[in-house]
Amino acid sequence: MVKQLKESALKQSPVDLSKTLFCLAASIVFRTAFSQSFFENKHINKEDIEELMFEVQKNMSFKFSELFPVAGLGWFMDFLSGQHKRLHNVFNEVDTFLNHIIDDHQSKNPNQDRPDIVDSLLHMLHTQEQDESFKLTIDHIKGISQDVYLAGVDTSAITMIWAMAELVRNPRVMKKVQEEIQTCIGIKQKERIVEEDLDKLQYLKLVVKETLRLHPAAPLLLPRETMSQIKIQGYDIPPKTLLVVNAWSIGRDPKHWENPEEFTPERFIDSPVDYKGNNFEYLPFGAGRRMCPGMASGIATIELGLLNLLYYFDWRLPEEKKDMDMEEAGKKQSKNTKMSIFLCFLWLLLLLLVTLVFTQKFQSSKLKLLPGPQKLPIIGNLHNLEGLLHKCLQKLSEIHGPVMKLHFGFVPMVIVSSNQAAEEVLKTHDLDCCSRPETIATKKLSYNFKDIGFAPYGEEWRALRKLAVIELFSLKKLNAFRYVREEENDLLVKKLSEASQKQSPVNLKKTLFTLTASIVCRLAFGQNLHESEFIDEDGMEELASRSEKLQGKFAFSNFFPGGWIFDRITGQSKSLEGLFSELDGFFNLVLDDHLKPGRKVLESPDVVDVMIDMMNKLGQDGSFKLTTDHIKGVISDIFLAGVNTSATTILWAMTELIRNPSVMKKVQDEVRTVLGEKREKITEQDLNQLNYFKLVIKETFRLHPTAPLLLPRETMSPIKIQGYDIPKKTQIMINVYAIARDPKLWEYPEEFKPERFVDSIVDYRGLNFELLPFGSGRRICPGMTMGIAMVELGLLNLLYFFDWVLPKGTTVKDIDMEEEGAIIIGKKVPLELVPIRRH
Ligand code: HEM
Repeated sequence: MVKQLKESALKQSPVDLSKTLFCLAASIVFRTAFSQSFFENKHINKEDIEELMFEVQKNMSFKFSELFPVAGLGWFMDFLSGQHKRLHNVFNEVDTFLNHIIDDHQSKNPNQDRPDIVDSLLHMLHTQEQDESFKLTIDHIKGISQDVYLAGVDTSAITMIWAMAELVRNPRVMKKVQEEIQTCIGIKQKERIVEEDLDKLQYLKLVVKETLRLHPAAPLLLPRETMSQIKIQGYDIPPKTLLVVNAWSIGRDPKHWENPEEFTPERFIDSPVDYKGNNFEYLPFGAGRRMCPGMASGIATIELGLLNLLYYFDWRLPEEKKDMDMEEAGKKQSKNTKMSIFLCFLWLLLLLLVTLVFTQKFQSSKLKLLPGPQKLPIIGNLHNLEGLLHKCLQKLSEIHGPVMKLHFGFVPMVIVSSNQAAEEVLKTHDLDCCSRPETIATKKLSYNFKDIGFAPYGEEWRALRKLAVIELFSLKKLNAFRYVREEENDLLVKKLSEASQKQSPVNLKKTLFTLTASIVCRLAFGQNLHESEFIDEDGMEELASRSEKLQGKFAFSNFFPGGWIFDRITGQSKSLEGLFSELDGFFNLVLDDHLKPGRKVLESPDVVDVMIDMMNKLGQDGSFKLTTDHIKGVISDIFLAGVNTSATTILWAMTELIRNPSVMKKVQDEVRTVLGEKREKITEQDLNQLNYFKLVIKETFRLHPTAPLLLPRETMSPIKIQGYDIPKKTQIMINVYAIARDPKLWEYPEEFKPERFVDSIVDYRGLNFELLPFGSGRRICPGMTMGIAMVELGLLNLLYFFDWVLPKGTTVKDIDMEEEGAIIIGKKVPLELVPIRRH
């Protein structure tokens, strides 16, 4: 190097010191590692080697595939940016070069006196024991050779370049270090500098130290990866986390270094701080197990290189250059990195857009989205819902189809209005649609879903429903309470006979409510409504109608996030609390009465007796445990679902019959013919032979299903209805009212014509999806047989014993058919008729 520089000095031409020092370091490493002259090596192109090393380093640093290991994105970016190709090329070049080196070494005898690194490694390879656990291979030799050459050349060259740059920028230091050299080695030029000369050069060593502080060749060391969970400064760092130590910024930290940006080798005078990995404010070679093993060799190369440069030559900038550009090459790289990251995000964005467009296309082609009226922000389709819900939804379905979606505020609701779609929900996907949505009112009134009607699908609901079907709603139970129904009907006939004598109009709504409420109260609570000390007929009716209204009433909290605030303001929450405590008070009285010591359980125990008995038995073996809340939940169901539904059905039947005198005549003729004249009493046995009468009831259920939208269901998994995709947790309403009036299924659907069922197999027990007054599937009304029994016997008594006329001054045209209600839809205007006792 000195020889070459002397030639340039003679010509006074500027020297590219970077290149010169790179060649110096490369020559030293080539000779110590491979015993090959860097300048005369026939396997490498000297001009290209620096480029090649830069490529190798670049390939070792930043790769998208490592930073973006998502869905092959990084791999693809590397592929696009040519990184894969470059890596492949660089590997091939390096591998070819190392193969040549190893071939050369294997083809001749090693230098016994001065074996190079490859000689030593090949010797180890050939002499290693067969059973050695670690096996050295040719690939190991290539790997180590590459380490030496990659880590040894550039690092030393770069440090020398920075040292020279700082010295030229700091003439005072340059002067001082050169004076030291001259003093120690002598003014008379030595032919050759040797490493022993370094021993006396203290200030030169401080210059190297200061250079390594300001310009560590590997500013971020080499990244480490944690192998287990560790804590750093109290922060938890999981295993397999990349750790980067910024030796560059630590070496410039003003907390440790005075005027850290200045090149002041004197700072190390009398300082114990060294670069050997023991002082963590100064880590140019790293520290610990992974510290640079070539440190001594690197320092030797740097110190000797610098000494030569400073001993033989003075240095100045070329004429035209005023300032030294101290920009780091790494900065250039960092700009590239930023650009690459920017490109990567651009790519991600593009990918996202393409995915979105693709998904939308895919969805619209694959997913069949539900039709429905245009929704508005926040309120959804609430503005489309005017009047009674089932009627309004019927009209909307005529426009948007039998399966449509509406938004009740924030809650999507699927409305089904055809028998085929209803069959898919209630039969094909019965289990998927077997849950119920939770609302504030149903939660409260069902004792936190400890009931049958409103509990979401689950083990508890299944156990309770099974128990109820077997123990409370079975045929045996139905027959056991037949006497109650018959006795209560006799009482009804007695009361109506009295009204008949007076020829005064009767409010049939009230009368029928009393009938069904008395039956339900006796068989469910063991309470005779006419004698009860807890509740009277009026109190009962009032409580039932308030409960039903509140359950079906629009509550903000069910459809809007934070809607409870509005429910508070509107008083809805207060009404619910008030109603609940009234109902709970009533149920508590009933329970206490049943739990009284010494209470005599009748031959036919009521629902509460049966459930208390089960409460004491169940759960002891770890099975489903019945609690008093379950008992209250079930009696609340029976009270709310059993009373109004049956009374309303009889009332609608009477309304239609009075509006349709020919049907009234026909049915009464049948009843009286079959039962015979002048019977004192009728029983359920008498119902068996009445065909037309049963058609009248069927037609009533068709035109006036008491729960026209059933009870809402909620999907438990994604389903397809009529080809439309319905996601999990969507509420579904089946508009059985609309289906039962669908002109495609029924001729003259608005007319009351029981004859339509003559010779028809269509029934209302959940198997024919065009007629579903009790619903269908797993959630079908469990009280159906009891309900039908109450309706049939009640109507039969009215028709057998009495003729019915409108109050004086009114005609059929005056009968108001308007409906009202929330879940159970009844007749708004009471039906007043005058009973005329036949015998
Ligand atoms: C004419 C009389 C009745 C009619 C029209 C009727 C109608 C209905 C309807 C439409 C459902 C909803 C079915 C579904 O969502 O698919 C239902 C459920 C229910 N009904 Fe009835 N019902 C009547 C009488 C009764 C009686 C007398 C009781 C009890 C004594 C009762 C107890 C229940 C219960 C507990 C449920 C909830 C079932 C569940 O979710 O699993 N119903 N009823």
